Amino acid sequence: MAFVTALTVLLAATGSSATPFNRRATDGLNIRAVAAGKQYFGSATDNGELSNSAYLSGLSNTADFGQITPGNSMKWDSIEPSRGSFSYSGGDTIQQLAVKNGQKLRCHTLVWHSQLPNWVSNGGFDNATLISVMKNHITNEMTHYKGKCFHWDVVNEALNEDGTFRSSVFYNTIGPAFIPIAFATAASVDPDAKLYYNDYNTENAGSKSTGAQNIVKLIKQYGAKIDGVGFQSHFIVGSTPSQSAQVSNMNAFVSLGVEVAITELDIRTNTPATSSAVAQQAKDYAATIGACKAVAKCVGVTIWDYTDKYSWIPGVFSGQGSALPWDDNLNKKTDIYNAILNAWGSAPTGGATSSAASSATVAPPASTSAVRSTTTSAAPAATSSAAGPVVAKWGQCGGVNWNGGTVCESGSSCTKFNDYYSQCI
Ligand SMILES: O[C@@H]1[C@@H](O)[C@H](O[C@@H]2CO[C@@H](O[C@@H]3CO[C@@H](O)[C@H](O)[C@H]3O)[C@H](O)[C@H]2O)OC[C@H]1O
Repeated sequence: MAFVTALTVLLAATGSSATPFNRRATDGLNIRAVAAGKQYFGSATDNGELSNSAYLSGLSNTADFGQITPGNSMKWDSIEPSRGSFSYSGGDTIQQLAVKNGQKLRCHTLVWHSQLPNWVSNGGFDNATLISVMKNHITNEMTHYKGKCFHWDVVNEALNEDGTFRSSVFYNTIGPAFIPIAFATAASVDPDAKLYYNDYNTENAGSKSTGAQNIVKLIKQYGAKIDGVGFQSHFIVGSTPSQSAQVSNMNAFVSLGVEVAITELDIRTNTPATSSAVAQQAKDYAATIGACKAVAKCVGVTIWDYTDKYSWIPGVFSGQGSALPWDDNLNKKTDIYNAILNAWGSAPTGGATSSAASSATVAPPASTSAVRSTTTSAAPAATSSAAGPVVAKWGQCGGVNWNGGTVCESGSSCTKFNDYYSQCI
């Protein structure tokens, strides 16, 4: 006992973020998030990083991280690098880690213009064939991970900054219908997974946020299911939207009948970070966490990896970085870490008040591994017709190349969709 106490004190004194093997962690980022009524605080990760045992230990600490997201290994170029050839080893490693740790798994991402293999982006497929390729990809991947992903980012980044649709092989070939088709396909494969649209620069009111709200409406008009909208939140120190701006923006989405989540949070600055930048960064993190805390339908926050050592920022934004709560040496940045902790609110007292608190060092049985949310999302809008065949008002296919498994083909001259024949007349 004396040894245990001494070890605990030693670790606390050295500032180690590791949890001793026989000490139950009673506080952490995830514990505070759950105490604030959220489902998780989580981190992205990637396969190469997992061979770093210190990193893995930090990632596996469920006091801090109740959810993990694969940063790359579930993307199209990793999963289906050539047509019909599926490779799940990288994704499986992260999925199995989540099971081992008793963490939720956010799965990212099915349909995205980036990290898309050449055979898709330059395949020259016609409308019907690309729809079939996209459906096949979604169906195969989601079947493989059925019951294991509590969230899926179904479509990622479909918008330009002005809120119009981004040029991509999916949009250019299929039209806007690629989005509801993707969601309808996803819902048919794993009806229990929460299906998300995910984008950046949508965290504030403006054209792009309005465009994302229109995507929610579009999916619902089609009669397909969308459960949530993810705000990536790749912010810049000093330019992070205020807490109130983020709250009011989130509420605009919630009023459409979806939940929301902060899915890829990092807040970058010029490197090396100055002390004033760090002070501002702590405020920016607090504003963002505070926004999620204030919106009941904001289910959780994911940081886009937890340490600067493995952040994607320096590789993409030259001269910038220092965006995460742990530094290059895996040391906690106390100011940032505490800002997040405090923004969630106080620590649970009087023993475990949440599942996260009670299981911080012990993984639950495998049967709870997928850790589905027990919170139900708002009922879909009354106009949604999720049940039955997917036939919508949108069937009037004059304006768009409607197809979705029905038949309004590109270039069709039909103006009306006939439900009975499921074709344009
Ligand atoms: O060489 C590549 C390397 O460039 C690639 O980097 C990843 C790029 O995607 C990053 O995640 C995205 C960041 O923000 C949003 O736009 C997206 O939703 C995210 O998916 C990821 O963190 C980087 O690692 O990785 C694979 C290498 O082969």
